[in-house]
Amino acid sequence: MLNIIQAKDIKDRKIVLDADAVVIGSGAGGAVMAYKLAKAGMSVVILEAGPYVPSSEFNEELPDMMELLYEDGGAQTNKDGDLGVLQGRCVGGSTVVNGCVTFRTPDFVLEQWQQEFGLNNLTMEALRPYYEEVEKNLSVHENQDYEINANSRIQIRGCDKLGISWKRLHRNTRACAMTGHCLAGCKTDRKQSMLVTYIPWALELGASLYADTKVTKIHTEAGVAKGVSARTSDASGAVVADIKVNAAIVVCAAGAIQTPLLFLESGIANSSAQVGKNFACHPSSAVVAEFEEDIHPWRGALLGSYVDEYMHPDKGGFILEGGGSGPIEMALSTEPGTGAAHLDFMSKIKNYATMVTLIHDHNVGHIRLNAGKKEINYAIADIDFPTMKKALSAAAKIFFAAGAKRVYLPTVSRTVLESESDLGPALDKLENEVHTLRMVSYHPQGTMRMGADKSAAVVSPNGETHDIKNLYVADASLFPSSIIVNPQITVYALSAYIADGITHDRATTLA
Ligand SMILES: Cc1cc2nc3c(=O)[nH]c(=O)nc-3n(C[C@H](O)[C@H](O)[C@H](O)COP(=O)(O)OP(=O)(O)OC[C@H]3O[C@@H](n4cnc5c(N)ncnc54)[C@H](O)[C@@H]3O)c2cc1C
Repeated sequence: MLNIIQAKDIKDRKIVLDADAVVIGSGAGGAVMAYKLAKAGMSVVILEAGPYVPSSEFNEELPDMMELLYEDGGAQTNKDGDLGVLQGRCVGGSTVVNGCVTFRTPDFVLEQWQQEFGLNNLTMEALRPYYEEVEKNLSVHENQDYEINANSRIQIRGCDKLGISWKRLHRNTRACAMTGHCLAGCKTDRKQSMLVTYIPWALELGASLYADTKVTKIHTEAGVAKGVSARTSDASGAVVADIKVNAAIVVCAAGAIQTPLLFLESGIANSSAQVGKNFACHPSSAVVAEFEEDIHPWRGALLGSYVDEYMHPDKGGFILEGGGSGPIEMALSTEPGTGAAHLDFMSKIKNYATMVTLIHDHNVGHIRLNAGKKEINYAIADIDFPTMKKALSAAAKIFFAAGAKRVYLPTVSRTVLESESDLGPALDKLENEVHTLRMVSYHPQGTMRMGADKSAAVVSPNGETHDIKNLYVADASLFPSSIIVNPQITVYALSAYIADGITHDRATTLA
C-alpha cells in the first residue's frame, strides 16, 4: 500500500496546507509533473478526486471496475447520449484503465501546432528527450511476437492480402501477463501506469497525495495563482474535510473535461473565451467480424497491431487498431439483436475479431457548465463523417480479405454485411445524424488550447495560462488539435517539458 491520505484517514474537518506547488489530478499529466517538481526539491501536494485503489483490489470484471475506477462509473456521455466518454477517476487517472498503447506525437501534428498555433518550441527535436525519458521510465517497447494475439493476427492477415501497411503497436508494459484485462486495471502491476510508477516515485521524493479530494476552486490574487480549495468526501459522498492549499505554483492536470470545468467554476483565465472550447476526442467505433476459426479475441495482449496506411490526413486521417475485446464490449459495440438473434450472436463470440477505428477529428466540441452541471457537447462534424465511413470501410475490407464470413458495422440499428458487395450500399445509407453510430471516446482532449496568441488560446507555449501567472495546465486539454494517435505519451512528454520550465524558472529566481 502506498502512503496516500484517504477520506478514511482524515480526522480534522478543516485542513490548511502550505507547499511550493499543488498539482490537481494524479493521472498522466499530474503524476509526471508531481514527480519532476519533487525531484527538483519542491514541496508538492497532489489532490486527486478519485479513490486510491491498489491493484490487488482489481477483480478483472469490467463492469465492477468501471463503477470503481471510471468517471461517472463509466457512464459519462456527450449531451446527445450517442458517445461514451471514458476517463479514469482514481489515483493514477486514466493511465490505470488505459490500453497501454503508446505513440509519439506524429511529426505532421507538431508541424501543424507550430504553423497554426505558434508552438515553435514544440519541435520533435525539443520533445525527443522527453519522449525518451518517459518511454524508458515506463518500459515502452514494440510488441513482441507473443504480444500479437489471434485478433491482431487476423488484421495482419487481411492487410497482407490487400498490400496495406500495418505496424506492431508499442506498449508500456513489463512482462505483460496477457490477460487482456487492461481496461479493468492491471491486477499484476505489469501495466506501467502512474499508479505503479510516477506516483510512488513522487511520494518517495516527499510529495503528499490526498485521494477522494476534489478541487473546487483555484485561488488567484492580482493575476497571480495563490492556491486551491478542495473537498474530501467518503465513498457515500459525505464531506469529510475542507482542504485549502496555499502554493506559489498551481498545476491543473484534471483531464480535458474537468480542467475547463474547474476554470469555469473558478471564473479565471478566460480572456480568450476559449476555456472549454475546441474539444476533440478521436471518436472510436469497433467493427466486428465473424470467422470460421476460433479467435477468442479477449485472450492475449489487448492491442497488438495497427493499420498505419491511412494515418496521414492526406491519406485518410484514421488508424485501425487490432484491439481484442470481451463479450460485453462486443455486444455493446454492435447491435447484437434480441431474443434468438442475441443468443445466436453471443454463441459465436469466440469466432469474432474486432478492429477499433480512431479518426483525426476536428475540434468542434465544447464543455460547459449548465446550471452548475457538466455538459459535453460533441457531434461528429460533417467534414469528419466521411472519414468515419472510410475507416469502417477499410476495416470491413481487411476483414473480408482475411476470410470473414460476415461483418457487423457499429451502427445503432443492426447492419450485417454478408459479403463485401453489401458494404457500399450499407455505407451509402449512413447519414451524419445523432444515434447513427455506436461510438466511444477514450481520448478527450483540447479544451484548454495551447498557443502563442493570447486572444485565441488559454495556455501559453510554456504551459502557463496567458492570464494568470504561476497557474499551469499539464494534461490532454492542452492539445490545440487532435493528434490522431493514442495520447498518453504526448501528455507525459508535455507535462515533463512544462515541469522543466517551472523548475528552471524557479532556480533562476532563487539564484
Ligand atoms: C479506457 C481507456 C483506454 C485508453 N487507452 C489508451 C491507450 O491505450 N493509449 C493511450 O495513449 N491513451 C489511452 N487512453 C487515454 C489516456 O489514458 C489519457 O489520454 C491520459 O491519461 C490523459 O491524461 P490526463 O492527465 O489529461 O488525464 P487523466 O489521466 O484522466 O487524469 C486526470 C485525473 O484528474 C482527476 N481529477 C479530475 N477532476 C479533479 C478535481 N477537480 N480535483 C482533483 N482531481 C481531479 C481525475 O480523477 C483523474 O484521476 C485511454 C483512456 C481510457 C479511459
